[in-house]
Amino acid sequence: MTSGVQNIERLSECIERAIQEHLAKSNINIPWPQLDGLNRPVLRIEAFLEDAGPRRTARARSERVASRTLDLARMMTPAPAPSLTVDQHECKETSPTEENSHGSPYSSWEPDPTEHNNGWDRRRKGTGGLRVSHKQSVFQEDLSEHQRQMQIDTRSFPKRKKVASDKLVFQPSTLDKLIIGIWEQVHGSINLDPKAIFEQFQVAPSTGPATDVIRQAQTQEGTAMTMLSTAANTICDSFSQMNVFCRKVTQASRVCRSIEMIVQARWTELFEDQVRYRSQSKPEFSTTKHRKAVFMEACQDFGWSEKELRNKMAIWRGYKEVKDAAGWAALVFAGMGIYRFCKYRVGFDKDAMRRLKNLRKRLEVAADTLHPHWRQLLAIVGESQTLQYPGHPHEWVVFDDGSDPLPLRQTYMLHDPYFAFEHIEESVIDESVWGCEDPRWTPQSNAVARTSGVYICALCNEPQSDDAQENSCFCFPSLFGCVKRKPAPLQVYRTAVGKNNGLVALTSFDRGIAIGELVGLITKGVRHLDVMDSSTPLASYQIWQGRMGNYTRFINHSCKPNAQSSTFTWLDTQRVVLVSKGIDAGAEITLDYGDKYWAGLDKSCLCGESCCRYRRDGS
Ligand SMILES: C[S@@+](CC[C@H](N)C(=O)[O-])C[C@H]1O[C@@H](n2cnc3c(N)ncnc32)[C@H](O)[C@@H]1O
Repeated sequence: MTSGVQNIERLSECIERAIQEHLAKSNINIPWPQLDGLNRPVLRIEAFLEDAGPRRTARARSERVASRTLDLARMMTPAPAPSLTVDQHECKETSPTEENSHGSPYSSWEPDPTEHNNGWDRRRKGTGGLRVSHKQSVFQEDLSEHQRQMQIDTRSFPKRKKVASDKLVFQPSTLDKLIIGIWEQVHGSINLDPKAIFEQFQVAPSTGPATDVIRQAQTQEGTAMTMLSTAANTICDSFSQMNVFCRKVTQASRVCRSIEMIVQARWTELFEDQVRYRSQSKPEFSTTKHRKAVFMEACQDFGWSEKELRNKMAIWRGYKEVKDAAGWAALVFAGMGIYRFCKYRVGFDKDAMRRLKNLRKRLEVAADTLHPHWRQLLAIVGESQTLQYPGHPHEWVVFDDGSDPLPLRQTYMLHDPYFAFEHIEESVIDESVWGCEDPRWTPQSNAVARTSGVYICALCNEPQSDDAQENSCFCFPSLFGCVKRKPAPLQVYRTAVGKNNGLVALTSFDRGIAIGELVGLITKGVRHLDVMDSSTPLASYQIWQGRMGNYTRFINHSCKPNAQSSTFTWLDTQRVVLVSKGIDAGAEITLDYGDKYWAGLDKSCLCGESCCRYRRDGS
């Protein structure tokens, strides 16, 4: 079967060569009136294997087995100057420096975008002749032609296993663990919509005042226990049902934990208010005395010993201090780390509080955009439920120093008053270039897989599928093969050194882990704009993220990057993924754009690395 596939490949190459040779030999005016309407003509050749048997009308079109695109624009003879013969013209074309001397940065046969269609039409209409371009073999590569075109790293993926380092490795502090735990929770799939949770448990939705919500929350554990025991008897035969049930219970108890912490932090505030109130109304007694009286009253109400309440209060006071610094979101999304941090108070100092304070707005951006219902829980403690940062998580640019986040658009207004950016999950094919084709299509080399309709991963040799039950390829499980991509734990932030925005990692990314897929407009021929070049054996294409894309659009260059771009084929479609080379929480995520990006570019690299290759004099 492999030889069958190779034969088809050879056949399509043969067809391509034959057409190219024919055009080259004839060098004639091909009377194709259709060319007149095209700005950038391409000749697409496709091969289908079809049954030409007797039942022709009922026949369905078979699968495409090969696809080739010949760029006619590149093969077109430019309009000759009146005094030149065809031969002389060819000589002139081979001198790009002469072209440049006219001040145009564009090659002779590619349209100058500033001329729009007119300039192009003039050139094309002037000849009508087609010939094979010998550009690649005759021209010296002009690097400035590639400026701002990022290249995919051709080295293999960073290996997953971390090489043992002889460097001194600092263990994360309790505060680090707390902060990372919060970021993990915010970016996890936890559902903090109390209404949805309560409805799932058939408890009346929370429409009443805060006390109702507390009552509902308190009944959750009881309800969950009853349901759990029933479930154990009745639905154990169904693993998936049990999964669903277990998820509901976990989410409900997670909501209860969040409620518990915010109520305890608020109780601490009310306790202090009560002491103050009594001191003011009966100033003849000392504050210590009043505090003792309030404390004893609470012991009685809780039914706890003094020691018990004192221990609990110490932790609850910690919750309140974390809340005062990092806001309610920190409490709602805190994992178990917060208990440890508040109980042992290791590193619980002014510096820790300053760090938490700087995180406050950033946490709110993440919580508001990823869990728009989270603020409903705050009704319990009488806080506002109004979202401060609605919309997409990357619609907000956050600041390291805790300043107010800015809407993304606002950060570009100075340079581009028409700035617009659409956040997309999957790439969009530029139909004006590719029609209904996807240039990322990469046919399987494995003939058996190809005929049986199975997609085999070229890396791990396992079957790929979007159906979790069928998929066995776990090369990049956070991106491909899962039911839904989770939000990546990173934020768009304002860099300190003049690179405008950048991407900051909120948690660590181990070496070999995918950070994201570069998605954008799949196009071709973009020049002098930031673009990622890529190609399959069948086509070259570009990913342009200027107007649409995802967070990978904000990744800056570094001469010592901590991420790398690599191609990966998923379901016969090539993807460009950003793979970690080992990234610490809090670090800027960077990529090496490559020499071609910087070639001829009047820009200085601001990566600040001692090994920087593109720093210009004076910077
Ligand atoms: C793909 S964008 C990255 C996001 C960009 N910083 C922004 O705010 O939109 C690439 C642009 O970022 C800037 N940039 C990225 N890395 C840089 C570096 N090391 N030095 C200087 N500018 C850089 C350049 O302006 C470049 O054109």
